[in-house]
Amino acid sequence: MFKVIVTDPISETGIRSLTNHQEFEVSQKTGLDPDVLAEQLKDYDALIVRSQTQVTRDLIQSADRLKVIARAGVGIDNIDIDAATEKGIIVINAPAGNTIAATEHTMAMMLALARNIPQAYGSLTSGKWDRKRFKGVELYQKTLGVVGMGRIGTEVARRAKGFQMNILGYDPFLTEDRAKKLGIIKASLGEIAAQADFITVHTPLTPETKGLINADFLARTKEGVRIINCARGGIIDEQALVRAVNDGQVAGAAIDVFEHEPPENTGLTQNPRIIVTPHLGASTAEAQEKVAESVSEEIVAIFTSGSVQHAINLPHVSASVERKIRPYLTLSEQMAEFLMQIFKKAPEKININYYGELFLEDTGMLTRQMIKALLSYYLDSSINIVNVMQVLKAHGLSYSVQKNAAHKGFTNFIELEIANGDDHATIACTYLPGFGGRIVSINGYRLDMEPEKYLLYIDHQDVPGMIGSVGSILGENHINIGSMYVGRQAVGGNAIMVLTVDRPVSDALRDQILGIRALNDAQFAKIDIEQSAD
Ligand SMILES: NC(=O)c1ccc[n+]([C@@H]2O[C@H](COP(=O)([O-])OP(=O)(O)OC[C@H]3O[C@@H](n4cnc5c(N)ncnc54)[C@H](O)[C@@H]3O)[C@@H](O)[C@H]2O)c1
Ligand SMILES: O=C(O)CC[C@@H](O)C(=O)O
Repeated sequence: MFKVIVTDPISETGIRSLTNHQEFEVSQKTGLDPDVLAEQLKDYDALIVRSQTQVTRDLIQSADRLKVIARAGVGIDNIDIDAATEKGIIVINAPAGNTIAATEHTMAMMLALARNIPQAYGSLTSGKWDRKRFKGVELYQKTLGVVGMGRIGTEVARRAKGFQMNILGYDPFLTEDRAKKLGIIKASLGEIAAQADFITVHTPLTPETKGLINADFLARTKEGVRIINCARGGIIDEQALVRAVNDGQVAGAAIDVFEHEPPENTGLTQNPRIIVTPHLGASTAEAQEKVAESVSEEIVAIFTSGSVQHAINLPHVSASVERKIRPYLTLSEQMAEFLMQIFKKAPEKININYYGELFLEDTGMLTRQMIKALLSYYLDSSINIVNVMQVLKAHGLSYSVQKNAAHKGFTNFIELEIANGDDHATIACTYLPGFGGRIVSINGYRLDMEPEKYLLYIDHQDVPGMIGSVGSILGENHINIGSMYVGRQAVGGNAIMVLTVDRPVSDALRDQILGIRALNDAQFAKIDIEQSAD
């Protein structure tokens, strides 16, 4: 049973795939004190939050059972990603679920700002009939500067075009071609400052975007500009904005997100020219259902099949790539596990070759799986695909990856080489649809071996009676042989055999086998074959 705790309000309908799943137990506990949460979190496998819960380093460090932190939304600035990565915890979000909600909120804020709707509503509901004070401006033919042309920025630009605004877009990833297709102008931040009547920000909060809209930027804007922030508090310097509004450089602002939430800056929240909402960008029934659904389905997938779609601290794998590499995820890990047990030295060099169709795919997850298996042999079991690259780096190790379109006789072929000083070992695998995963080469010997739980690897001279001698010792010790795979380079030369056995081979028995004449090496290996490769 996997235990999931939800610590911020979330759509009940959206999390049905978790609450209805027999392998998951879901507890909803909102508003917990950080100390109480830290104590309780120790019992959970997954944590779901929105933006309120602060998932700090301290909280993460004490959560020894936690495998997944899920953000039901986009922004992950309330989660310490580095701390989660170090602890091997996958952080996921729901990147697209609230795009439309945040876009529509931005449009609502822009219109409300242009027409003074909140101020006029307040006036009328307090008994006044004042039509002069609330004369607004039109959006029609005005210039809108969009800072951050990602999902939300793009949708805002599309809708603003419907109002026949001229759009200037600024984003390091915005190409001329994409801008042209959207019918907008690719601009610099300086051009937006100089030309825009309305400016809306849609970037994440990063060290680079913190204070992006600051006193210097505001001083360069058109007098009477209107500014909207439905992205993240801190992208706009709140003090600088208040000053610019008070001295008339900025005609007004619409703010949904704050440096501190709830906001402490009353110069901002009680300013008659600044309209504010309490971080409502994502607060629609539809968006809340979508983000909850997205993270719930992904949590089920992570725990039941190991599949990850929206991880923040793992390489992104699209659904189509995931389908292609899936058969190799477990197989490549098993292959690396086996290689380490027959090599028995810490790898100083790791080299991975991908051949065939995998050449075209993003194989980052497969690389992580293999390196994780190699490192886990000597290091502790807390290594996983999330923290494996950090662990590798911390041990001063590196790896190399080559890709080759050559098929090597198989549609796909993965070869793993490890070395320590002058010693090195190689292994390779492929996946045969309908037959499953196969290890097809060990240290240069070709074979066709299905990974099994208990394996006995023997390196020997190709002399008559070798198979019989090993078989007799195992038989005398009541160890049944399931199957046998052999590979040799030349008649009478060096050869290997791998036996699948029904139970573990002890060190004493292995020593007995090592006593056989013309036998060079014998290693017993145990492979985790619990997960299916299909
Ligand atoms: N108010 C809310 O409730 C609410 C709801 C949803 C999203 N958001 C926030 O909205 C923001 C945008 O979300 P999104 O889904 O569009 O994200 P996104 O990742 O799709 O887009 C962000 C864009 O910002 C760009 N960017 C990054 N640094 C930049 C810089 N220095 N200058 C210009 N552009 C830069 C990126 O290239 C990217 O295209 C995020 O901060 C998110 O947390 C807020
Ligand atoms: O959960 C929320 O309501 C806020 C979500 C929003 O800020 C986001 O970044 O997705």
